[in-house]
Amino acid sequence: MSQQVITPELCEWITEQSRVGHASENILAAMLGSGWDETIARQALARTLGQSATLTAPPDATPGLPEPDLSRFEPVIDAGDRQVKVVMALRQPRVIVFGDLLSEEECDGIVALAGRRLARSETVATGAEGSEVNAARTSDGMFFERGETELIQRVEARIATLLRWPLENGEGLQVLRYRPGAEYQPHYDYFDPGHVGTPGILKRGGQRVGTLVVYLNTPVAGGATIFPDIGLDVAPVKGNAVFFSYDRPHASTQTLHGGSPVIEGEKWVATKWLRQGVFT
Ligand SMILES: O=C(O)CCC(=O)C(=O)O
Ligand SMILES: [Fe+2]
Repeated sequence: MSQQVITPELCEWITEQSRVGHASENILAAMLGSGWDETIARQALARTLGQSATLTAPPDATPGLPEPDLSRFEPVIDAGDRQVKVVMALRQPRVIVFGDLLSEEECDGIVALAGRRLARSETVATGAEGSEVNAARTSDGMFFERGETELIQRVEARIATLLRWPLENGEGLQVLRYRPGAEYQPHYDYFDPGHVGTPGILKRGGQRVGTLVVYLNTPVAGGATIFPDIGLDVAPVKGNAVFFSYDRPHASTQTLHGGSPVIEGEKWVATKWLRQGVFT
């Protein structure tokens, strides 16, 4: 059999499939279906979409992506123990703003629990395994264990029902507090396939595929969650949340986002990151 060649035309076709929203696994399946050798197909995907596209999902990966049921686009979604409002939904990239996901009391309860445990936020270090203080992120933060208290359990179960994604695939809730001037510069939430620490991180449930940022208070001014690639600013409003998903750890997902500087007052958020498989 003659050696298959990765032509510029093939790369263009892959780019186009990705641009119109096909997940890399589906593009791979189409290539295999039309006779491409799997190794060559994966190489072509990696070359075109980045290393990321070739990372294999963990064996326990949940198929698809977290996604609420918007099939009838009802103004409220039944999230088990609470009716959650749908404020707006963008299809590409997938970004949904929810209203009233948490009650005022639930927000205050999480802030009170977290406030005691705040330490300067750490983010994934660049170039080495472990964490380090990151200058791009001037907030303070802490992580809850999954199911740590009755309140945390209730909120996690609600999120799992709303986004139709297993509770076990969620990381522990992270709480951030931003004071005036604090921000979280634009970043992606998936783990960069190029970092040396990433393979180790991926052992605990695979890649992140979705993010839900819940606003625990309403800052006086500033602090919007921004999506620079698509020009979207989401107002932080107590009890509301912004959700976005990404099917591959690549910039083509257009999920670049950040927390713009708080101008007045404080901003508190709780972030739930969703993994492909069970987060251990
Ligand atoms: O504070 C925000 O609005 C964004 C938070 C965020 O990007 C994150 O927690 O990953
Ligand atoms: Fe983020």
